[in-house]
Amino acid sequence: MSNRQALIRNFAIIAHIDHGKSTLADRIMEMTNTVSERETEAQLLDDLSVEKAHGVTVKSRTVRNYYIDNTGTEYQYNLIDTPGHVDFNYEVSRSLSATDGVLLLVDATKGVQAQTVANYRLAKAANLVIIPIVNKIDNMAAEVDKTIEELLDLDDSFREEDILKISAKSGLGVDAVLEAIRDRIPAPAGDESGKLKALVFDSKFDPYKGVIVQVRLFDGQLKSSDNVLFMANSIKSQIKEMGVFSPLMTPLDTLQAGDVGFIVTGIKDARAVRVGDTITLANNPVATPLPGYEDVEPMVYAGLYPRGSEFKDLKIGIEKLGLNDAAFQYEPEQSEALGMGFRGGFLGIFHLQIIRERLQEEFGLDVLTTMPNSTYRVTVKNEDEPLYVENPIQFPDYGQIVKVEEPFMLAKMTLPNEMLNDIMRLAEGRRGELVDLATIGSMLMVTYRMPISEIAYDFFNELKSASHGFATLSTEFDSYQESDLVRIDIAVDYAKVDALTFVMHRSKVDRVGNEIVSKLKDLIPRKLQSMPVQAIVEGRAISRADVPPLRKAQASGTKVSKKQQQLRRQGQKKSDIELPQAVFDAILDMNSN
Ligand SMILES: Nc1nc2c(ncn2[C@@H]2O[C@H](COP(=O)(O)OP(=O)(O)OP(=O)(O)O)[C@@H](O)[C@H]2O)c(=O)[nH]1
Repeated sequence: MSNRQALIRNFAIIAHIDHGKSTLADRIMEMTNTVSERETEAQLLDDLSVEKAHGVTVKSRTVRNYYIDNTGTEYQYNLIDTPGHVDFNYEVSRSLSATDGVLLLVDATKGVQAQTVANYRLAKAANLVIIPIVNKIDNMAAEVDKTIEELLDLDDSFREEDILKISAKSGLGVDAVLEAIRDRIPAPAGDESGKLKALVFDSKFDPYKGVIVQVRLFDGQLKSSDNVLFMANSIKSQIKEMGVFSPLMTPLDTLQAGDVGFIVTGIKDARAVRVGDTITLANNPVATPLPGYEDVEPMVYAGLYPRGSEFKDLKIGIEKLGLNDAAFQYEPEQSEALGMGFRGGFLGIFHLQIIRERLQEEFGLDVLTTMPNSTYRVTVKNEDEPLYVENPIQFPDYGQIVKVEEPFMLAKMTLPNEMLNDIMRLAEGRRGELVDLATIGSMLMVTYRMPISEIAYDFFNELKSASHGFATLSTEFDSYQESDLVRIDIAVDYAKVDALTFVMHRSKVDRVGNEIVSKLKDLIPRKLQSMPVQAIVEGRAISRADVPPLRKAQASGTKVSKKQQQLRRQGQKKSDIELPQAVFDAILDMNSN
């Protein structure tokens, strides 16, 4: 380790949502004079307006701070911000791989929660030094001793005297945090004179500057005049600009082993650069890249269709968002009922919601989203390879199916003891299978294996309301498992409406079928004639209700002839009804109960 490196610390703050991560980050930037107190009022790390609305950090950003300790020595503190919501766990692992240690922050009014445990495990798995911190000790409701007990329970290598107690809000105890970062987190130890090896841990697309990556240099050094090679796709690029966020972009001529910084590449295709990739020098490359990350797979899919705007405008909006958010995948699709649109792949319902809001806020686009679904793995007769179905409309005919599997997650929930029965009922109503039950302090940690589809339909909110806000959730992929899933088609006036097709477990089909047709009969715009709404499963109508006709006074068109009615009944005709968003919301509601 060089003298220069001895003065660098790369760390992140990990915490359950709302436990005070952004507040502590602000305090650290303020106490190291990176920003003034007035500036932190705007919570600089949360810079997207959607993040403001949801009060969560979606995109990570790294900030370089300079800390001068009590001996007058100046350290470089690179603080890497991590996202806090379950849907964004993969981004946490990414940011962690650029650090050498973490601050594990726990709100003393809430104690250790599901995401505290999940994040702790990610840090442990990455072999990072963990500094446990109890936050919000100024709050009247703080239970400091209980929270310390829970932390000791979480990791028996923690010692009570090492747990820091702070108020990120007032700054009380934050001095000790700054000292602990210096004393406990190791300085980086890369070879400054070796060949360049830098990890891309974040990537962002800027329409003017091209792809901007955030990197951690493990070995070697980088000059702003260098030509770099992105090893995964063998793409070469001249560096346009490089430097650090402090917190605004600050240009630098050199970055060296141990440093964290950004590079503006000028590469115009965001998909060419992968997070987890290794950067080396084009004219003096290393032989082997750093171990990368696994690709992120979408968990849920939904159709996105323009409403009151043109398909081409939606296309522009979606492509731009796709450049910025590699976890958001999409491809064009055509629906008979809704016209041209896209099938989007998302990390979860929350991610879907964010994309929808960003389309609205950043591009002024009103978007209709269809019912979300997960991937289904279907084995069909006379085929060796199973089909991966991402759109219910492609779910094979029941006569062809040998077996259907769907992805299952492990859902880890922490909750107070007395809520166990309610939560078990909720999880079991969603086809959950209990796999583990453990205690952390006074809380229970319950693990269920559950289909993604059941978690995706608003399970998080249900869990919150069933537990009066006390229970928390973290999820991870488990495996594909066989499920008795069937396809439900909805026909209005004897014409199937493709956009309303969905897949669900057989045990729920009768109930949901009945509820859906009775809701749809009120939501589908009326016509001159009455129209039957049917739910069809395996070739059979399992329920039916009729949309009443418009009353004469409301009717403006001409009457439908007997002949036309007859044609409709015989027919494989196209549906021409208009589908309001409420129709899709009603189906989603029913699936989630
Ligand atoms: N009383 C008190 N409140 C605090 C303290 N630290 C944070 N808060 C409050 O707790 C709430 C959540 O704090 P944030 O810093 O936004 O939490 P976060 O963990 O960054 O949240 P996400 O980015 O959404 O994960 C805010 O209302 C803060 O003002 C503290 O030390 N004492």
